[in-house]
Amino acid sequence: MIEIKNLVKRYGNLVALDYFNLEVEEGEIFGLLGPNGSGKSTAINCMLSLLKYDRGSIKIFGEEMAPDNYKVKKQIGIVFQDVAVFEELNVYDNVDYFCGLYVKEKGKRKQLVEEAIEFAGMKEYRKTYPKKLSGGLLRRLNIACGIAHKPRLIIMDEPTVAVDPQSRNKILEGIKELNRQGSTIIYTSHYMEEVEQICTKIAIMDHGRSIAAGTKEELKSMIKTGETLTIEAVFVTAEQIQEIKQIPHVFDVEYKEQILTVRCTKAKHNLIRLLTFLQEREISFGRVFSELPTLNDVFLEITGKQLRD
Ligand SMILES: Nc1ncnc2c1ncn2[C@@H]1O[C@H](COP(=O)(O)OP(=O)(O)OP(=O)(O)O)[C@@H](O)[C@H]1O
Repeated sequence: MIEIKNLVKRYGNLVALDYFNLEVEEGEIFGLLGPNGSGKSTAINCMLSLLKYDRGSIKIFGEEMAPDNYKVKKQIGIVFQDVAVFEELNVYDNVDYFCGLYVKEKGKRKQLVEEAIEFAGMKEYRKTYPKKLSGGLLRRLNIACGIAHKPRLIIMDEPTVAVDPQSRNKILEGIKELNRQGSTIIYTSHYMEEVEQICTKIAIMDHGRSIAAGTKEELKSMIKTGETLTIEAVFVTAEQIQEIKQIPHVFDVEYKEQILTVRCTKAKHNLIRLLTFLQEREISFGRVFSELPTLNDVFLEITGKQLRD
């Protein structure tokens, strides 16, 4: 459905997209995950022909994307990070305006607008003006405006930044529902938990490149980490840390502020082995956690840094 090949975009000397590649199939909720400044918004804006790029190609629905390709643009819904609604129109009229850009027939449009308002959980606010809405409700209105015409492809650029948990859940559930109803979704975020929760495919971006892509299971199987053990331990010597590194399947040990973090490859009994070691050395410890790999581990192993600083 989307095919981006070797996209390069420079802002002056800054290379924002550096031979960026992406493939999205119909029916996916596709997460574009990357730290701030990794090039997510630039990729989206190029995809929509809102930005010119220096080289590479973008195909959407099998067609070359261009600023005047309205046939393709008509089938795309966009929800930007910054809310873009009209202050002088109430909720209903805002959604009706944006839907009207695509759907001219009044009866059909009325039904679509009603559905979008219901979908955003804003029925009781239909006559309310944007000024009176909370931040979370404004975001939901922004989404309703972007999706009312039931586009085949919906692109959302960080729709949950700085929203309250209730609206955030509503938005995430909404994205899944839109997907169930048949839309393919591209979703950018730097919140890895959200991407893990809703996306069927993920591309991880860093410095304008897609550094890994696949399902979350595929991404996790690309890395060495099978389990991360975290233990509160009051005092561990440098010598003991070296000994822990020798325990089978352990490949990385960190000890900071009385927290021992031990990364192991996938194996049975990693935790038991480590706890036995601590008991034998009479190292007193408190709470113990065992975590399966996260997308942050994928990012950490590939780039050597945390997804979130
Ligand atoms: N109009 C612009 N002019 C110059 N540099 C820009 C411009 N827009 C973005 N950049 C730079 O390009 C790089 C990629 O930015 P972009 O906004 O695409 O990243 P992002 O992953 O979407 O980040 P965020 O999560 O903060 O939105 C960053 O270094 C950014 O500072």
